[in-house]
Amino acid sequence: MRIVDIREVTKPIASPIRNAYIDFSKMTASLVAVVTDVIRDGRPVVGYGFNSNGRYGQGGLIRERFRDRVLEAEPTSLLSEAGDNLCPHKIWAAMMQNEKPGGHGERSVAVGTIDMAVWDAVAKIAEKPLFRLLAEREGGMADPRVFVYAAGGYYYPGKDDSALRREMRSYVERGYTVVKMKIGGASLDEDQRRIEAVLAEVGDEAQLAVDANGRFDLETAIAYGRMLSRYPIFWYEEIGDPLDYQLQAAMAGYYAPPMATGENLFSHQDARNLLRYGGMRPDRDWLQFDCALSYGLVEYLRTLEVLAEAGWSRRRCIPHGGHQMSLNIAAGLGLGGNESYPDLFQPYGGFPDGVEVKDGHITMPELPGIGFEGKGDLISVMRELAQ
Ligand SMILES: O=C([O-])CC(=O)C(=O)O
Ligand SMILES: [Mg+2]
Repeated sequence: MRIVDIREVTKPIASPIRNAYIDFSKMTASLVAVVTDVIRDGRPVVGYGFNSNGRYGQGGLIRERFRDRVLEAEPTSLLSEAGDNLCPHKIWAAMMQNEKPGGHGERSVAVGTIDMAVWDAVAKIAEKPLFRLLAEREGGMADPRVFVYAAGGYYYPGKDDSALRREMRSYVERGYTVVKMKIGGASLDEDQRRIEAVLAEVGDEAQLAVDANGRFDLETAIAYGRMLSRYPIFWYEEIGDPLDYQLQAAMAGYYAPPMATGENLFSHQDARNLLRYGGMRPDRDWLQFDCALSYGLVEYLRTLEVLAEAGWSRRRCIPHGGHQMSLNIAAGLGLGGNESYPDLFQPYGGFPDGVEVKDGHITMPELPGIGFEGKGDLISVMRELAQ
């Protein structure tokens, strides 16, 4: 049993949307196929992965370093103890040889993308949904019912409050009970008006989270916090720079309701620093580390250990990214839920065809691997890369 090839293609996921920090006019994602020589249903098993939005495709790093380290490793050194499957932990170690610690920049995205494809292959070789395989390995119970919320509410040219209201209304109509919108890309007064418009639209049918995408300095963060305190906000997300733990800690003195952050922390060491120094409150705040951007599930398992050591429940994790990999982790390892972008970043985001949101939850179908084969538009792009 061996990995015979790792293929990468960088695909556009461009759109005219904008958050407080970036626009997505040139956004790309890496799509990766890990091709094995294992035959299931008459075909070689291929695992697929991709990086979530916000970081660009990583074809350069994948082709120059990480792909070859896996392909050049002695194939048996990448197998599980029993020799009956690939071992994601050993493959991860092979990818990360000769990499210094610290400086978790874009390489964490390259590794996270390949790691997703490796886990997809591993679960397909085991002929199980990934979430069931994860629950078995961790000795826990899988729960196929997963909380999901609808992320959107971006700024884009010509979008007025009525368009924003229509967008949020459509999420409520699709079964979501929490919706999220961007703030910090306009003046405080304008954002307050947008927030009031959305709250008037969703009423008591849904709760509203807001996301500043790391834009604010402390003074602005506090001013927004005062404004937001007047409304029932589900969470106040990524308030300041992702690595400014002091700002995050200071906010606890000004803003009592829930806050959320972590999508731009890419390692268990950074997650540990957030929990040590960021003043995050385990009884109400939310952690959004996204495995696809942060060295994959092998590293995310270390992050979950860091959480446990710091006295945090996994239920406080609702990852960024809106991909099926985190849905599997949520269902298999007991996270609090997952993000979803009902109308954005297609075909990569979303759920297998036919999966509907009811009362803010989806139920995972019993598909082998991560479940990409259940999403027609996605699997056809994946199969173009490798059958
Ligand atoms: O706009 C983005 O970069 C995505 C984001 O922050 C989120 O989904 O929380
Ligand atoms: Mg965010």
